[in-house]
Amino acid sequence: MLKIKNLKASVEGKMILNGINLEVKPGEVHAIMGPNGSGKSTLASVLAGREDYQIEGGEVEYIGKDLLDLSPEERAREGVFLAFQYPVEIPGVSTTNFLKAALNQVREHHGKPTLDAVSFLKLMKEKMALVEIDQALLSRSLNEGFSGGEKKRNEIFQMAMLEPKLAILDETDSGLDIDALRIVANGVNKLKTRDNATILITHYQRLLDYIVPDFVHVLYKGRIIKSGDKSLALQLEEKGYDWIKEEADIVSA
Ligand SMILES: Nc1ncnc2c1ncn2[C@@H]1O[C@H](COP(=O)(O)OP(=O)(O)OP(=O)(O)O)[C@@H](O)[C@H]1O
Repeated sequence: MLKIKNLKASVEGKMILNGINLEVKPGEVHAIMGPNGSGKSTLASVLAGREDYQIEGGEVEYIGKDLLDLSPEERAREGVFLAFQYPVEIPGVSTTNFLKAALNQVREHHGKPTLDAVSFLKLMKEKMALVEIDQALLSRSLNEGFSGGEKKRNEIFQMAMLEPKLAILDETDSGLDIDALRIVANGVNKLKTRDNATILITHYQRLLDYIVPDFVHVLYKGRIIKSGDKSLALQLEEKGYDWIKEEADIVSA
């Protein structure tokens, strides 16, 4: 589904990604961990097509297409979904209207008829139950005045509505209380199919108790310096990052 080869990217002249290699197959969940400032959110933003980042080299193939050649809108229509670390507020646009527009654009792009109001509401009800989101939130302006946890839950609700092929969740667990964490994780698990994939950026192995990853990668100084299975996250929880950083620094020296 996704093949990233030697991806390099900078922002404001500063190199952030220094050669990322990663392959994600349908049905897989990949967790990306790493110290603060190592480039995790930058990787997510570059994949989603955020324009402040400059691609300095490498390739990204997504479902057989050159992802870097597609606009952010085209990427979204092709099923790339980014749940933001800091979800943006859009005053004056209700979550419901925002989602109706987004969903119908995706459907049109794939040659499907747009949903009428009744079918849209039925779908919304079904997906609301999945992430146990309060209906009152959905008639409010998107994310405006939402608590941190409500914003994160709303991101997963949007994901449930749009059913992306590749979901990138950037620290979706931050700011969630214990119950919300479980609800959000259950939502993500229920949305998993053999045809879609998830990249999960997180600092805490706790989330990975709920959403079990097939692979865990450690990003440091813009490179993946170690990959493993879920046990790697447990090791990190126990030992921190210093041992891996030392290994990586010796190799690069
Ligand atoms: N728009 C920007 N302008 C300047 N520097 C930036 C910008 N975006 C990212 N950076 C820098 O790039 C580096 C990587 O940031 P990024 O947010 O990708 O790290 P991260 O691994 O997600 O960190 P955290 O775990 O703290 O969320 C940081 O040093 C950050 O300050």
